[in-house]
Amino acid sequence: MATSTLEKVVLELHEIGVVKFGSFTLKSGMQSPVYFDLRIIVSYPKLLESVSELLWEAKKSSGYQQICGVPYTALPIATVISTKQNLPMLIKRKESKSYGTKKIVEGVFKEGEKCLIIEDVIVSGSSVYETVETLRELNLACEEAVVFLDREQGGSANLAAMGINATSVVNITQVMQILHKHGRINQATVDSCLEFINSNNDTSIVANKKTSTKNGLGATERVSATFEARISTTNHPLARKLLEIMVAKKTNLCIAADVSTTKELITLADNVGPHVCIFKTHIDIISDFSDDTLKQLQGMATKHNFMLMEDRKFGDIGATVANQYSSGVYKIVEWADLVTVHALPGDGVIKGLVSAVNGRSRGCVLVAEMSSQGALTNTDYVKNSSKIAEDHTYFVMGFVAQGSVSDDPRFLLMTPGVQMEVLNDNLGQQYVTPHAAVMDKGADIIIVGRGITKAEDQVDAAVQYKEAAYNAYLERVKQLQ
Ligand SMILES: O=c1ccn([C@@H]2O[C@H](COP(=O)(O)O)[C@@H](O)[C@H]2O)c(=O)[nH]1
Repeated sequence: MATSTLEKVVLELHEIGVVKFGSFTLKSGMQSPVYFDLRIIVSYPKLLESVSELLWEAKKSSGYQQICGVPYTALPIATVISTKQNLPMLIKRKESKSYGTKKIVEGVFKEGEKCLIIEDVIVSGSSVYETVETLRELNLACEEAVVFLDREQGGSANLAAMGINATSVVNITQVMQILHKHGRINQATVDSCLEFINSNNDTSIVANKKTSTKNGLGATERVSATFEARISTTNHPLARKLLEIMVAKKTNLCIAADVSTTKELITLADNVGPHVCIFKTHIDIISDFSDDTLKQLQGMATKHNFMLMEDRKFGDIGATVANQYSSGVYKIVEWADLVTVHALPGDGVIKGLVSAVNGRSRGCVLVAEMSSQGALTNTDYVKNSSKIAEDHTYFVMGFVAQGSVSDDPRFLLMTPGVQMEVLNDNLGQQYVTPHAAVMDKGADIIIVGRGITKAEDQVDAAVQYKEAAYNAYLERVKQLQ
C-alpha cells in the first residue's frame, strides 16, 4: 500500500527526533511516556513546509482575516502559512513588553476580524486558550483552531466548551499506528503510550488568573471563584475530588485529629466525619497504633466521604523522604491521600515523594508558612514555596499557610491556627477565627484541632466550625463576584 503524505511526514518527524519515548514532564506536571518536540522543525525547512501545508489543508477556508500561532513553537509554522496564503499574521507575546509600545499582540488588525489559531500539539488546550483569551480581549473573533497533533487528552473537548472548534491533522493513536506499521516501534510501546493516554484523558483548561477589582483584598480567581467552578480549573485528581467532597458535603473544615489512642481517633472520625472534608492525622502520636488503626480509619473515610491527610511535614532530602513515605511502621503512602511537606529542602523533597507513589492517586500540600509565633517562614520563603508548587502541580495541590501563597486557582489554601476564641496556647500557637481565616486570610479550608477535640461536645463544635467557615466562604464569593 502506498505511503500517504501524512505517513511520510510522521515518519520524518520520528526520524529527526520529534517523537520521543521515555519519561517526560508535561506543562501540567504530568509524567508522560511519550513527548512530541516540534520545536526542532525550524532546522528542517522542507519538513516545516510540509507540516504547515498539512495544517492549512486541514482547516482551509476563505473566512479568516488573520492567523496567529501559539507562542513559541507554532510561530514559524504560522509564518509559513501566512506567507504561502498571503494571510496577515499576528504575534502574541507570552508577556507584554515593559518598554516601548508595551503591546501584547504585534500586527495590524481591526476589531471583529476572524483569526485562525495555529498550534503544534494540544494536551488540555490551555495554551490555545491563553492565546484566544488575549485575542478576544482585543475583540478579535477566535472560534477556530488547527493543531498538528491532538494527544487525545481532552484538549479538543475543553476548547469546544470555550467556544473554540479545534481541528487536528493527526491524533496520537494514528501516530502510534503509523510508527508501528513502519516498524519504528513495537506493540508494547504502542500499548503503554495508549494506556497512558486512556488513563489521562480528563484534563481541564486552567483559566487565566483574573484579578477582581471589587474588593480591597486584591482578590484573584482563587478567592472569588466558587468551589464548583474550581473543580474545572484544576488538573490534580485529588484536588478535584476534594473540591467535589466540599461541594457535596458543604464543608471546608479539616479536623486536626490530634488524639492519642486508636479508640479516640476512630470515635472522633465517626462523630465529626459527616462534617469534615479532610481528617488530618499525626499518626505517630497514636500510642496503640497497629494495622487495625488504619483499617478502621480507612473504613471511616469511606463511610463519611472524607480524605485522609497525614501531617508528616516531610523535610529531608528526596531519598530519605521516599523511604519515610513508603516504609517503616506507618507506610504512609499506602493509606494517606495527602501528606504535608516542608518546602525547606527544595524540590528534591517532592521528587522523592513522587518516586514512592507507584501509580497510586496521591498528592501533597506544601507547608509554606507556619502559624506559630516566630516562625522562620518569611516572605521569600513563601514566594519560593509557591515556585516549587507551580513546578510540580502534578503532585502539589495546595498550601498550608496563613495567607495567600499563590493566585493560581488550582491550589487550595489550608489554614491552621483557627479557634472561635482568639487566644494563643502557651507553646507558640496563634489563633484567628474561622471568619477571619476565610475572609481576611483567604483560606479555602480551615484546620481545627483543639477547638473541636477538646470541646465538651465534639459534634456540636464541629458543626459550629463547619458552618462558620462555609458561611464565610459563601460571603467571600458573594462579595467578590
Ligand atoms: O503552621 C502550622 C502547620 C500545621 N499545624 C497543625 O495544625 C493543627 C492545629 O491544631 P490546633 O489544636 O487547632 O492548634 C496541629 O495538628 C498542627 O500540627 C499548625 O498548627 N500550624
